[in-house]
Amino acid sequence: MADKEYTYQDVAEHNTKKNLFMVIHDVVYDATKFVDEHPGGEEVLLDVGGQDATEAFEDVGHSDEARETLEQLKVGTLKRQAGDPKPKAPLPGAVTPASQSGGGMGVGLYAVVAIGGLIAYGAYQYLQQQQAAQNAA
Ligand code: HEM
Repeated sequence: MADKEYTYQDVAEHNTKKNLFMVIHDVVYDATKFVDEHPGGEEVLLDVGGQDATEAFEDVGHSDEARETLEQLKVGTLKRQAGDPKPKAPLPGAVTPASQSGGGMGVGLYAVVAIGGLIAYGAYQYLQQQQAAQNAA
């Protein structure tokens, strides 16, 4: 049974709580019986139901125990075809140790500093002019 080959289309048909397949590292798993037991909740599993969950699964940093459980859910392998969707990333709200924070702000921060500098320079010029005008008077 574990040698059965599924296309992505086959897997995509199993996307409900009562019939839940997912692909991790090109292996097809039937997570139907596991949904209620998943420590990470059923929602994240349903979200990747019938899809490639490799990235979502790996991003969480699942334990060896989780991988053993996974082994028991194996039903076959994925027969990749051109145009198949790519692995799906986890929900933005999911608890992931591999946090994606940091970076991002870089360009915005430079812009703020640059604009702040320009304003300060403008103010300086203005004050200089005022002083010069006062001195002239
Ligand atoms: C059938 C596939 C999966 C199995 C067998 C599985 C199994 C487990 C197990 C045993 C744990 C407990 C912690 C550990 O041992 O690592 C866990 C936690 C977790 N899983 Fe999964 N998992 C699966 C798929 C997924 C997917 C696709 C996601 C998507 C994001 C996910 C998200 C999580 C999260 C967020 C936790 C942490 C829960 C917490 O500590 O509060 N899991 N999973």
